[in-house]
Amino acid sequence: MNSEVEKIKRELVEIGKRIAQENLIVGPGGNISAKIEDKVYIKASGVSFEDATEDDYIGVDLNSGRVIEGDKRPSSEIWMHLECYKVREDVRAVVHTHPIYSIAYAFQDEPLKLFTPDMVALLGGEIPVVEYVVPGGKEFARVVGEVIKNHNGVLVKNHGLVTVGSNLKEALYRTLLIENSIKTIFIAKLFGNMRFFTKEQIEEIDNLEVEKYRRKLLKEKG
Ligand SMILES: O=C(O)[C@H](O)C(=O)COP(=O)(O)O
Repeated sequence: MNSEVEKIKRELVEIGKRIAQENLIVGPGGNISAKIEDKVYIKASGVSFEDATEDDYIGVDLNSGRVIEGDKRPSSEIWMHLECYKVREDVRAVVHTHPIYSIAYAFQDEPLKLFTPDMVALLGGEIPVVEYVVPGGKEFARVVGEVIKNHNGVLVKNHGLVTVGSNLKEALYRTLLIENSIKTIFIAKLFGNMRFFTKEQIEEIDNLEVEKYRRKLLKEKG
């Protein structure tokens, strides 16, 4: 196995264990993947992040969906992951989890709008909500892919969250920031007030040289 594949599998194991530590899923829930050229390495179906080892990340052909490395069944969400890579040439990692606050927020039918500089820099734009679709099939993949064409994440009612990135860390940080931002909204509303950024405030942050530098660093270094 070449060193690039070995490196990405180590990172998949590490990011998966971080997802479990952050309680973004329970047990075998959720799945993550990373792309190297025309191969996608994805968690095996039914394996929990906390137990997963390098052997539990299966190599799948990007175009056919055929298993090309590994002897386990790939995640049931393989079609969704492949669709995210197909609709966005810059995407090289996909993170799908079931975060508590994200699932609760999705029922409000409101996209997650931006209200901190971190959200502008890391999310790049609002995070839409889509209606529930039965998981694991090509319809779920199509619905998610349609949103990911123009957004770096999507909240799926009665299910969870999908984020994408140019590497696994960026996709994970987007998931963590979305979940934390929704917690902030929840608490702000308990206090009785909440304010989202205006279009002008977002553009002002977006154009800051310091924010461009931070974004570039994350994309390069992961
Ligand atoms: O919600 C999903 O993607 C699945 O139900 C899930 O949580 C994990 O499925 P997998 O086949 O073990 O990846």
